[in-house]
Amino acid sequence: MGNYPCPMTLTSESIAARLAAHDGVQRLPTPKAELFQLRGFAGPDLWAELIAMIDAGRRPSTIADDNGDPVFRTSETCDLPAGLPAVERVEAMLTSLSGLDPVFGEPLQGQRYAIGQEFKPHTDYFSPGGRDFAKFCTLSGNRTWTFMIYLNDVAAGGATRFKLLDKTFQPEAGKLLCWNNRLPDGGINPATLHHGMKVRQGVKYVITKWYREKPWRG
Ligand SMILES: O=C(O)CCC(=O)C(=O)O
Ligand SMILES: [Fe+2]
Repeated sequence: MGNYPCPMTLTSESIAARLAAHDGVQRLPTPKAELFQLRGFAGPDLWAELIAMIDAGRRPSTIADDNGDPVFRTSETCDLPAGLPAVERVEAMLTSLSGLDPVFGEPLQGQRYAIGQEFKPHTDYFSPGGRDFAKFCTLSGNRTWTFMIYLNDVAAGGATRFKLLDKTFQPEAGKLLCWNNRLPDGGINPATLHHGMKVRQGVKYVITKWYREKPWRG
C-alpha cells in the first residue's frame, strides 16, 4: 500500500477534506452528496494526446446491469492502460489530488460521444441485488469515487446532469468532476444519479476513473 493510508482508515471525510482544501476545487453546496469540480486540470497538450488515443482505440461502450434498453449507452469507450506516458501522467495527477491509493483504481477509460450519443441516467455504483452485482463486485467490491475529466469543449449538448442534485455541468476542456458514490455510512448514494446527455453538435470526449472498496482485481 506504499505510503497511502489503509482503506479502512481512509474515511470519505478525509478524501472530501483533502479535495476541498485543494486550490481551485469547488464543492457543490448540497448535503445530499460529496461532489466537487476543478477547472483547468492539466492542459491542452495532454488532452489532445488522450483524444487521439481514444479516436484510435474506441469500441462500443457496454453497460452493467443491462436493463434491456439498447440505446441506454450509445457512446464509445477506449481502455487507457497504465504504462502509456499520457495515462501515467493523468494517474499521478489524480493520485496527488485525491490521496486515493491507486491500487483501488480501475484502469483509466476514455469515452467518446458523437452527435446524438448519450449515457442515460444511471449510477456508477452497482446496485446490490442487481443481476450483475456478484459478477462485478465479488473481487474488488463496489465503486466508491468517480473522477471524470472533460477533454474538450463541445459545440452543443453533452452536459452531465445530476437530476436529484438539481445540477447540470457543461463540458469544458480540463474540467474535472469527482463525487463519492457512497453515503457517509458506506451505503450507496442514489442521489448521485447522473445523465451524460446527448451531444447536439461536435464530439465529446471524457476520461473516467473509478475506485473500488478493495484493491482492483480486474
Ligand atoms: O459523459 C458524461 O457526461 C458522463 C459519463 C458517465 O457517467 C460515465 O461514464 O459513467
Ligand atoms: Fe456515470
